[in-house]
Formats: sequence, structure tokens, C-alpha cells
Amino acid sequence: MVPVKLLILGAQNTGKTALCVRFVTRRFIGDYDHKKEVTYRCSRVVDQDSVDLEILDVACKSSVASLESSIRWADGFLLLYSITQRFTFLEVPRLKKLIEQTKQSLVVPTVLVANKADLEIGREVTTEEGQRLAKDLRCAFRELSVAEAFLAVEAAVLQLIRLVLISSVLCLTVAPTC
Ligand SMILES: Nc1nc2c(ncn2[C@@H]2O[C@H](COP(=O)(O)OP(=O)(O)OP(=O)(O)O)[C@@H](O)[C@H]2O)c(=O)[nH]1
Repeated sequence: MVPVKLLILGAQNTGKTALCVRFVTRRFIGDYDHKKEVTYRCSRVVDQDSVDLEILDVACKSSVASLESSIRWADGFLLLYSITQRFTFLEVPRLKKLIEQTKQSLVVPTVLVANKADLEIGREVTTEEGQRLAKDLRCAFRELSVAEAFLAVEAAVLQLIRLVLISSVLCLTVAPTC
């Protein structure tokens, strides 16, 4: 079993908890208790590897110190924004910078997820803006609806797991002590 630890980050109400629950249970549940920090655990076979997965969904009122500690813990990051709330998109560069500073690396496995694609009528962020930001921040990019598409959620998380597995192999090859 290969352990993989993922952290999901984003502004409030972007669908972080919904995405974790959707990935682990396949179900979309509308409302959650937002106060608690929760670690979701499950196993998946990704390509040939059996992966022991943990996804940490931090409490929305986490202190910077506790956020940094969660970032140090994680191998890969899901950065979420909602296409219906521009301020959640504007929050992404700050979070990515915090990840890079805390990890002391510009190469961190990260997937930028534009959520709530089912709410086209309320769209405030275009797909092209999301793609451009992902390119600028060296992230993969997925636009999806946690509410409507389990397969898209699964594909985003599996893509991140693959990025983590590739980066751990590169790390062992290039610098055996890292
Ligand atoms: N229409 C729609 N609603 C969604 C989608 N994903 C999540 N939501 C809703 O958005 C709201 C916030 O979802 P949460 O999963 O609680 O968001 P969160 O980012 O964990 O929120 P905090 O814990 O406050 O940071 C809930 O009412 C969800 O039902 C989606 O893809 N489409």
C-alpha cells in the first residue's frame, strides 16, 4: 500500500466537504457541519498501485499555524473555487503561495478545481480564466460540478494522486534523501 495524503483548500462554501464526501461515498449531500476538521480515509487502485488515501478537509476557521502544519503533512493539494463567486477565485493565488512557501518548493502536486459548473446562470469566472490561472500557478485544471458529476470528481482526485506518485518517484530518482 502506498500512503497518499491530500489536503483540500479553498474559500468558504466552495464545496470542499461536498467533494470529499462525493469522492469517498459517491453521494452528494447538500449540507454539512462546517466546524470540524475531518480526515476522509479510503483505498483505491490507481494504475498498478494500491493507494491508502487520506484527504484532510480543514476547519474553515483554522489558524495560519495549523494550516501550515496541514500543508507540511500533505503530499498533494486540491485547490477549490466556485465559478459563481469571483472572490473564491481571487483567493486561489494566496493559498498557492502559502503552499509553496510552506513546502519551500515551486513544484507541488496541485489540481485547481472550478466547482459548481451546474450553476451556469450564476457564473462569475470563465473557464478560460481558470485555465489561465492554473497555467500561471503550475497546476492541473478541472472544471466540474460536485453536485452533478461523480466521475469528474473521481477523475480530478485520481489525477492528483498520479501527480503525487510521479513526484515521489522523481524525488527518489533525483535526490534519494528528499
Ligand atoms: N449547485 C451546487 N452546489 C454545490 C456544489 N458543491 C457544493 N455545493 C453546495 O455548496 C455549499 C457549500 O458546500 P460545502 O461542501 O459545505 O463547502 P465547503 O467549502 O466545505 O464550506 P466551508 O466548510 O464553509 O468552507 C453547500 O450548500 C453545497 O450543497 C455543486 O457542484 N453545485
